[in-house]
Amino acid sequence: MTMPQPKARPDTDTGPAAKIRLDGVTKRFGAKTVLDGLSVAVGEGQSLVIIGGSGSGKSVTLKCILGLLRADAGHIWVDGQDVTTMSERERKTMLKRFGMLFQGAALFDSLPVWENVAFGLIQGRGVKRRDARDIAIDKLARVGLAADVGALFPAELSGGMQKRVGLARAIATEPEIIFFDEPTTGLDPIMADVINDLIVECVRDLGATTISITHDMASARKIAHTMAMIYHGRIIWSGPAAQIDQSGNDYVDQFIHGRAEGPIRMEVLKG
Ligand SMILES: Nc1ncnc2c1ncn2[C@@H]1O[C@H](COP(=O)(O)OP(=O)(O)OP(=O)(O)O)[C@@H](O)[C@H]1O
Repeated sequence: MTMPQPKARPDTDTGPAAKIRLDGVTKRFGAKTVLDGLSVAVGEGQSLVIIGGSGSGKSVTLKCILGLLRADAGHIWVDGQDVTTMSERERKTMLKRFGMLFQGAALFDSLPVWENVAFGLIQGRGVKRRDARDIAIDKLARVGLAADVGALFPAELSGGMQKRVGLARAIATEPEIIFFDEPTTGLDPIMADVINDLIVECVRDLGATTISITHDMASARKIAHTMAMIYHGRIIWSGPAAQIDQSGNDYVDQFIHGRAEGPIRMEVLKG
């Protein structure tokens, strides 16, 4: 199969296969600059984890890529197509290639589990309900849930099961790109590790490109090929996940070890 050639390709430092690239992205809310010339890239089939403190702009970064927020400056390339200049119609088409696992799973309470999983297939792809149901049951099995779970409602599930359902939904349309927003928040460490393993397996099976945001370093270490740390609206370190312990950056060191003492504390006290 020949891959479609991107319309335009900015210079890259991670090679020509960058699937998503942010270049000097700035986002302000009133007088507050949240993203301040942020640049980062993720290669095709790679998993990027963005780490950073609360309020550092991780969610805003994802929302800018999805076009839910409009960047004030800079460019965001998805397969060489610039999201910042896309029409609404082009953006909607682009989003069909994305899957998302939201914080807290964000399931529709009024729909049975199978319909939650099948939602994007029925609404987005026009798949017939019966076929969509079969696919949903298949995806539930992929994340270790039996077919009869499909008939239950989200409120009847534990937090860990809800995350599995959220993951089944994220992979249901077999997307090229998946975003994981705090995938392990609220889970006990063992269930978190089960979810991390499932994420790694499902993403590998699909060959998807992923961006995840998390505070959970155990999760980041498990799912990332590359990591990037955001601080004051910029990426202050990025590199292979295996090298994060040798970043040589005091801010990164403090964050990954969760130390109260260090340069970040000084900023917190000042703020
Ligand atoms: N729509 C908005 N309007 C105004 N300010 C916003 C908006 N969205 C985000 N912000 C601000 O931008 C900053 C970054 O928020 P963001 O949600 O990206 O942080 P985060 O790194 O994801 O934090 P956390 O880890 O706590 O979820 C915060 O100060 C937040 O208040």
